[in-house]
Amino acid sequence: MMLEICDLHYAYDRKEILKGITMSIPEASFLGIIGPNGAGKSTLLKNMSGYLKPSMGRVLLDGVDISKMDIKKRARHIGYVPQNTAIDFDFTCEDVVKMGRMPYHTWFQKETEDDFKAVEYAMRITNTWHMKDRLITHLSGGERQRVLIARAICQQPKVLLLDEPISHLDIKYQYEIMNMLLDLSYNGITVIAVLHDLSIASQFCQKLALILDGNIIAFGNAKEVITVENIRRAYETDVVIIRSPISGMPVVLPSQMYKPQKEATWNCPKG
Ligand SMILES: Nc1ncnc2c1ncn2[C@@H]1O[C@H](COP(=O)(O)OP(=O)(O)OP(=O)(O)O)[C@@H](O)[C@H]1O
Repeated sequence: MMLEICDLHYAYDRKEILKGITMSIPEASFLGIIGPNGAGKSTLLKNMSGYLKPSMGRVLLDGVDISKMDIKKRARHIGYVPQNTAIDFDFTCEDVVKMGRMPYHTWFQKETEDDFKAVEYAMRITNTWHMKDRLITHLSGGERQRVLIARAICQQPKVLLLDEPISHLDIKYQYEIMNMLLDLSYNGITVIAVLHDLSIASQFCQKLALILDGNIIAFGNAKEVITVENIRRAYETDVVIIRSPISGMPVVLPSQMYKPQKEATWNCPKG
Protein backbone atom coordinates (compact mmCIF):
# COMPACT_ATOMS: atom_id res chain seq x y z
CA MET A 1 0.00 0.00 0.00
CA MET A 2 1.12 3.54 -0.68
CA LEU A 3 1.71 5.89 2.23
CA GLU A 4 1.40 9.64 1.70
CA ILE A 5 2.43 12.25 4.23
CA CYS A 6 0.78 15.56 3.46
CA ASP A 7 2.09 18.76 5.09
CA LEU A 8 2.45 17.00 8.44
CA HIS A 9 2.98 19.12 11.53
CA TYR A 10 3.33 17.83 15.07
CA ALA A 11 3.86 19.62 18.38
CA TYR A 12 4.54 18.26 21.87
CA ASP A 13 2.75 20.73 24.15
CA ARG A 14 3.34 23.91 22.20
CA LYS A 15 6.76 23.05 20.81
CA GLU A 16 6.55 22.30 17.11
CA ILE A 17 8.70 19.25 16.25
CA LEU A 18 7.54 18.39 12.72
CA LYS A 19 7.23 21.45 10.53
CA GLY A 20 5.44 20.45 7.34
CA ILE A 21 6.64 17.05 6.15
CA THR A 22 5.41 15.97 2.72
CA MET A 23 6.44 12.79 0.94
CA SER A 24 4.92 9.76 -0.67
CA ILE A 25 6.25 6.26 -0.23
CA PRO A 26 5.11 3.85 -2.94
CA GLU A 27 3.97 0.29 -2.35
CA ALA A 28 6.75 -2.31 -2.22
CA SER A 29 9.55 0.16 -1.48
CA PHE A 30 12.13 0.52 1.29
CA LEU A 31 12.64 4.02 2.71
CA GLY A 32 15.29 4.89 5.29
CA ILE A 33 14.73 7.89 7.54
CA ILE A 34 18.00 9.40 8.74
CA GLY A 35 18.99 12.53 10.63
CA PRO A 36 20.67 13.73 13.82
CA ASN A 37 19.47 13.07 17.38
CA GLY A 38 16.35 15.04 18.20
CA ALA A 39 15.54 15.84 14.53
CA GLY A 40 12.04 14.36 14.81
CA LYS A 41 12.48 10.93 13.18
CA SER A 42 10.69 8.90 15.89
CA THR A 43 7.95 11.52 16.11
CA LEU A 44 7.45 11.21 12.35
CA LEU A 45 7.25 7.41 12.56
CA LYS A 46 4.74 7.61 15.43
CA ASN A 47 2.56 9.90 13.30
CA MET A 48 2.84 7.47 10.38
CA SER A 49 1.74 4.61 12.63
CA GLY A 50 -1.29 6.49 13.97
CA TYR A 51 0.11 6.33 17.52
CA LEU A 52 0.34 10.14 17.46
CA LYS A 53 -2.20 12.34 15.72
CA PRO A 54 -0.81 15.19 13.58
CA SER A 55 -1.43 18.75 14.82
CA MET A 56 -1.94 19.60 11.14
CA GLY A 57 -1.78 17.66 7.89
CA ARG A 58 -2.60 14.04 7.14
CA VAL A 59 -1.20 10.55 6.72
CA LEU A 60 -2.96 8.66 3.92
CA LEU A 61 -2.84 4.94 3.29
CA ASP A 62 -3.94 4.26 -0.29
CA GLY A 63 -5.78 7.58 -0.08
CA VAL A 64 -7.52 6.89 3.27
CA ASP A 65 -6.71 9.08 6.28
CA ILE A 66 -5.31 6.69 8.93
CA SER A 67 -6.78 8.77 11.77
CA LYS A 68 -10.24 7.85 10.42
CA MET A 69 -9.57 4.07 10.40
CA ASP A 70 -10.66 1.94 13.31
CA ILE A 71 -7.72 0.73 15.40
CA LYS A 72 -7.94 -2.97 14.47
CA LYS A 73 -8.15 -2.25 10.76
CA ARG A 74 -5.20 0.11 11.03
CA ALA A 75 -3.20 -2.56 12.87
CA ARG A 76 -3.88 -5.06 10.08
CA HIS A 77 -2.39 -2.58 7.62
CA ILE A 78 0.41 -0.92 9.58
CA GLY A 79 2.98 -2.73 11.73
CA TYR A 80 5.12 -0.60 14.03
CA VAL A 81 8.25 -1.62 15.92
CA PRO A 82 9.02 1.16 18.41
CA GLN A 83 12.41 1.97 19.91
CA ASN A 84 13.17 0.25 23.26
CA THR A 85 9.89 -1.58 23.82
CA ALA A 86 9.61 -2.59 27.47
CA ILE A 87 8.14 -6.04 28.18
CA ASP A 88 8.55 -6.91 31.84
CA PHE A 89 6.26 -9.93 31.97
CA ASP A 90 7.59 -13.45 31.68
CA PHE A 91 6.10 -14.25 28.28
CA THR A 92 7.78 -16.78 26.01
CA CYS A 93 9.10 -15.40 22.73
CA GLU A 94 6.42 -17.36 20.87
CA ASP A 95 3.71 -15.70 22.99
CA VAL A 96 5.18 -12.26 22.31
CA VAL A 97 5.21 -12.88 18.56
CA LYS A 98 1.68 -14.30 18.74
CA MET A 99 0.50 -10.93 20.09
CA GLY A 100 1.00 -9.69 16.53
CA ARG A 101 -2.11 -11.71 15.59
CA MET A 102 -4.39 -9.72 17.92
CA PRO A 103 -5.74 -7.43 15.16
CA TYR A 104 -7.18 -10.57 13.50
CA HIS A 105 -9.09 -11.78 16.57
CA THR A 106 -11.75 -11.00 19.06
CA TRP A 107 -10.41 -11.18 22.62
CA PHE A 108 -11.19 -14.82 23.52
CA GLN A 109 -10.99 -16.36 20.06
CA LYS A 110 -8.69 -19.38 19.77
CA GLU A 111 -5.68 -19.31 17.46
CA THR A 112 -6.17 -20.72 13.99
CA GLU A 113 -3.82 -22.68 11.73
CA ASP A 114 -3.10 -19.37 9.90
CA ASP A 115 -1.96 -17.81 13.18
CA PHE A 116 0.49 -20.64 13.90
CA LYS A 117 1.83 -20.46 10.34
CA ALA A 118 2.28 -16.66 10.56
CA VAL A 119 4.11 -16.97 13.91
CA GLU A 120 6.46 -19.66 12.64
CA TYR A 121 7.16 -17.81 9.38
CA ALA A 122 7.92 -14.52 11.20
CA MET A 123 10.19 -16.29 13.69
CA ARG A 124 12.05 -18.25 11.04
CA ILE A 125 12.84 -15.23 8.84
CA THR A 126 14.08 -13.26 11.85
CA ASN A 127 16.12 -16.26 13.03
CA THR A 128 14.26 -16.48 16.35
CA TRP A 129 12.36 -19.78 15.97
CA HIS A 130 14.95 -21.66 18.04
CA MET A 131 14.20 -19.27 20.94
CA LYS A 132 10.42 -19.73 20.86
CA ASP A 133 10.18 -21.29 24.33
CA ARG A 134 12.61 -18.90 26.04
CA LEU A 135 11.34 -16.05 28.20
CA ILE A 136 11.56 -12.62 26.58
CA THR A 137 12.96 -11.19 29.81
CA HIS A 138 15.91 -13.59 29.58
CA LEU A 139 17.08 -12.45 26.14
CA SER A 140 19.96 -10.19 25.16
CA GLY A 141 19.13 -6.78 23.65
CA GLY A 142 19.75 -8.02 20.10
CA GLU A 143 17.74 -11.25 20.52
CA ARG A 144 14.84 -9.28 21.93
CA GLN A 145 14.99 -6.77 19.08
CA ARG A 146 14.64 -9.61 16.56
CA VAL A 147 11.66 -11.08 18.45
CA LEU A 148 9.91 -7.68 18.40
CA ILE A 149 10.51 -7.40 14.65
CA ALA A 150 9.04 -10.91 14.30
CA ARG A 151 5.94 -9.76 16.21
CA ALA A 152 5.36 -6.93 13.71
CA ILE A 153 5.94 -9.24 10.71
CA CYS A 154 3.50 -11.78 12.17
CA GLN A 155 0.88 -9.02 12.04
CA GLN A 156 1.19 -9.34 8.21
CA PRO A 157 1.05 -5.58 7.67
CA LYS A 158 1.07 -3.88 4.27
CA VAL A 159 3.27 -1.13 5.73
CA LEU A 160 6.03 -1.93 8.22
CA LEU A 161 7.51 0.90 10.31
CA LEU A 162 10.64 0.25 12.37
CA ASP A 163 12.40 2.65 14.73
CA GLU A 164 16.13 1.84 14.81
CA PRO A 165 15.58 -1.88 14.14
CA ILE A 166 19.28 -2.78 14.03
CA SER A 167 20.58 -0.63 16.90
CA HIS A 168 21.31 -3.60 19.18
CA LEU A 169 22.36 -6.11 16.56
CA ASP A 170 25.81 -7.42 15.72
CA ILE A 171 27.05 -7.12 12.14
CA LYS A 172 25.71 -10.53 11.06
CA TYR A 173 22.18 -9.78 12.25
CA GLN A 174 22.35 -6.16 11.02
CA TYR A 175 22.91 -7.46 7.50
CA GLU A 176 20.41 -10.30 7.92
CA ILE A 177 17.65 -7.99 9.14
CA MET A 178 18.36 -5.35 6.47
CA ASN A 179 18.35 -8.04 3.75
CA MET A 180 15.12 -9.43 5.17
CA LEU A 181 13.48 -5.95 5.14
CA LEU A 182 14.59 -5.44 1.53
CA ASP A 183 13.17 -8.86 0.67
CA LEU A 184 9.85 -7.97 2.35
CA SER A 185 9.71 -4.81 0.23
CA TYR A 186 10.35 -6.86 -2.94
CA ASN A 187 7.42 -9.00 -1.84
CA GLY A 188 5.04 -6.05 -1.77
CA ILE A 189 5.39 -4.58 1.73
CA THR A 190 6.16 -0.88 2.13
CA VAL A 191 9.04 -0.75 4.61
CA ILE A 192 10.10 2.43 6.42
CA ALA A 193 12.94 2.34 8.95
CA VAL A 194 14.64 4.98 11.07
CA LEU A 195 18.36 4.25 10.88
CA HIS A 196 21.46 5.81 12.41
CA ASP A 197 24.10 3.93 10.45
CA LEU A 198 24.39 5.99 7.27
CA SER A 199 26.52 3.45 5.41
CA ILE A 200 24.08 0.62 6.09
CA ALA A 201 21.10 2.82 5.17
CA SER A 202 22.90 3.70 1.95
CA GLN A 203 23.54 0.07 0.96
CA PHE A 204 20.05 -1.30 1.62
CA CYS A 205 17.40 1.44 1.29
CA GLN A 206 15.98 2.38 -2.11
CA LYS A 207 15.32 5.94 -0.98
CA LEU A 208 16.44 8.03 1.98
CA ALA A 209 14.80 11.00 3.70
CA LEU A 210 17.20 13.19 5.68
CA ILE A 211 15.41 15.01 8.49
CA LEU A 212 16.78 18.08 10.25
CA ASP A 213 14.87 20.11 12.80
CA GLY A 214 11.49 18.74 11.74
CA ASN A 215 11.98 19.25 7.99
CA ILE A 216 13.10 17.00 5.14
CA ILE A 217 16.30 18.59 3.86
CA ALA A 218 17.16 15.89 1.31
CA PHE A 219 15.16 13.09 -0.31
CA GLY A 220 16.29 10.66 -2.97
CA ASN A 221 18.58 7.71 -3.52
CA ALA A 222 21.68 7.30 -1.36
CA LYS A 223 23.98 8.96 -3.92
CA GLU A 224 21.78 12.06 -3.84
CA VAL A 225 21.29 12.20 -0.08
CA ILE A 226 24.56 10.93 1.43
CA THR A 227 26.83 13.76 0.35
CA VAL A 228 29.58 15.58 2.26
CA GLU A 229 27.52 18.80 2.14
CA ASN A 230 24.29 17.21 3.40
CA ILE A 231 26.10 15.39 6.22
CA ARG A 232 27.88 18.58 7.26
CA ARG A 233 24.60 20.52 7.27
CA ALA A 234 22.61 17.89 9.18
CA TYR A 235 25.22 16.53 11.59
CA GLU A 236 27.72 19.46 11.76
CA THR A 237 30.41 16.90 10.99
CA ASP A 238 32.96 16.55 8.22
CA VAL A 239 33.14 13.12 6.66
CA VAL A 240 34.81 11.39 3.77
CA ILE A 241 32.57 9.47 1.41
CA ILE A 242 33.80 6.54 -0.63
CA ARG A 243 31.89 4.12 -2.85
CA SER A 244 31.28 0.53 -1.89
CA PRO A 245 33.06 -1.77 -4.37
CA ILE A 246 30.05 -4.10 -4.07
CA SER A 247 27.06 -1.79 -4.50
CA GLY A 248 28.65 1.45 -5.75
CA MET A 249 26.71 3.23 -2.99
CA PRO A 250 28.22 5.75 -0.54
CA VAL A 251 30.07 4.61 2.58
CA VAL A 252 30.74 7.23 5.25
CA LEU A 253 34.10 7.48 7.02
CA PRO A 254 35.54 9.98 9.53
CA SER A 255 37.50 12.79 7.87
CA GLN A 256 39.87 13.28 10.79
CA MET A 257 41.31 11.04 13.44
CA TYR A 258 43.09 12.12 16.57
CA LYS A 259 46.76 11.13 16.51
CA PRO A 260 48.30 10.75 20.01
CA GLN A 261 51.85 12.05 20.56
CA LYS A 262 52.85 8.77 22.15
CA GLU A 263 51.44 5.32 21.41
CA ALA A 264 50.21 3.34 24.41
CA THR A 265 52.00 0.10 25.25
CA TRP A 266 49.73 -2.93 25.08
CA ASN A 267 50.43 -6.18 26.85
CA CYS A 268 48.52 -8.68 24.81
CA PRO A 269 47.89 -12.23 25.93
CA LYS A 270 49.96 -14.71 23.89
CA GLY A 271 48.22 -17.49 22.09
N1 LIG B 1 6.88 12.92 24.66
C1 LIG B 1 7.60 14.03 24.39
N2 LIG B 1 7.31 15.20 25.03
C2 LIG B 1 8.00 16.33 24.76
N3 LIG B 1 9.01 16.40 23.85
C3 LIG B 1 9.35 15.26 23.21
C4 LIG B 1 8.66 14.02 23.45
N4 LIG B 1 9.22 13.06 22.67
C5 LIG B 1 10.21 13.67 21.98
N5 LIG B 1 10.28 14.99 22.29
C6 LIG B 1 11.21 15.97 21.72
O1 LIG B 1 10.97 16.05 20.32
C7 LIG B 1 12.18 16.19 19.60
C8 LIG B 1 12.26 15.11 18.55
O2 LIG B 1 12.33 13.84 19.21
P1 LIG B 1 12.40 12.48 18.39
O3 LIG B 1 12.43 11.37 19.38
O4 LIG B 1 11.33 12.47 17.36
O5 LIG B 1 13.82 12.65 17.68
P2 LIG B 1 14.70 11.60 16.89
O6 LIG B 1 15.09 12.26 15.61
O7 LIG B 1 13.99 10.29 16.77
O8 LIG B 1 15.96 11.49 17.85
P3 LIG B 1 16.97 10.28 18.20
O9 LIG B 1 17.84 10.09 16.99
O10 LIG B 1 17.76 10.85 19.34
O11 LIG B 1 16.17 9.06 18.58
C9 LIG B 1 13.30 16.15 20.63
O12 LIG B 1 13.70 17.47 20.91
C10 LIG B 1 12.66 15.51 21.84
O13 LIG B 1 13.26 15.99 23.03
